[in-house]
Amino acid sequence: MAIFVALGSGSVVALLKRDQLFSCKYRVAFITVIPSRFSCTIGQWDSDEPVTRQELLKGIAGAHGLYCMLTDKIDEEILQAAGPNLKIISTLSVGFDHLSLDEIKKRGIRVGYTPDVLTAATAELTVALLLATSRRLMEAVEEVKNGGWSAWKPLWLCGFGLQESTVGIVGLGRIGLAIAERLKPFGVKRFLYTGRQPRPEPAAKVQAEYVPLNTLASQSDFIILSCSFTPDTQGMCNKDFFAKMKKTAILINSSRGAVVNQEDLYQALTTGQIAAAGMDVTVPEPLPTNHPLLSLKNCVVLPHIGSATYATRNAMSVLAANNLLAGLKGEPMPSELKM
Ligand SMILES: O=CC(=O)O
Repeated sequence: MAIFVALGSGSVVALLKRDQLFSCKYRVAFITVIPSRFSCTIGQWDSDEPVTRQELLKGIAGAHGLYCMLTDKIDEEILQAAGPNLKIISTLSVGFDHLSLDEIKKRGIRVGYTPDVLTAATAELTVALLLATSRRLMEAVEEVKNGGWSAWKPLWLCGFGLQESTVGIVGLGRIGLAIAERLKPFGVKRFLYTGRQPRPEPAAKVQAEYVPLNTLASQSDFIILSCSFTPDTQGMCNKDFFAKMKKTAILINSSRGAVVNQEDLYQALTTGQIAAAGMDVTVPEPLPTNHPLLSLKNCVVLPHIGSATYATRNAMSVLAANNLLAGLKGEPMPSELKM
């Protein structure tokens, strides 16, 4: 059996060495688990940077299993290069829009992913991004540093608070619910949500009301995108959507960049159609440093760090390794994607 690990151990081991608490567990994922519990040859990309397309095409040839991450586009070309041995793909992510599922399914390949273990960290980051955007933290820090802080002034750097607000969540899945649960104690008055269908069970936990997208757009003070990227959600937040939002409303995206039409977002932010936006995800990633959105004070952009806590990345790597092993042994995976 052969495995290709499309990400380097170096960055993560080095990262964890800074905190010995996690270094053992981490090695379990990358260095010990796979060789000690399963006899196979492992080819591994060994750099902190994502594997290049060329190296991925080369490394995957003849492999039975692939361990990859969300920057690796696994499409027909890669599957062709892998050949008929490939039976398991394990991705270090909860999102799977980088995987061509139709092609994968056609070849009878099973897929493992990492839901649940990153829910709390991603929800926490989304709340942090919302607060940083609504209370203008980036601008405020900048003013302290550049001498713009001349005195305490009544309306200087005022923003919008969560108390008594209406929060609309697009996609009340695991992460959407975890976000709502964390926001509730801030005094949110009403939660609205939308999605493919009503989800009475999670909704009951935060007393969220299921509404059409248009109602959510027009009634929310904060709109949080926590949905999967699908043909239905692609470009969903476009000029029509922004036109329905309140002028004082704030958009937060921690799902996938392509859910938002960024040209339309730029227009909405510069014409005062909406108050501000906080994006942990963009198109492309990384966003070029000269991108127009980065010139705006009312737009906070983060580099896709939703799940970036030591413990979470550690848990994700262990889960992804165990998914791969279980799949290669023909056993049920701890987290297998239903296709
Ligand atoms: O975006 C992060 C993930 O899909 O895990």
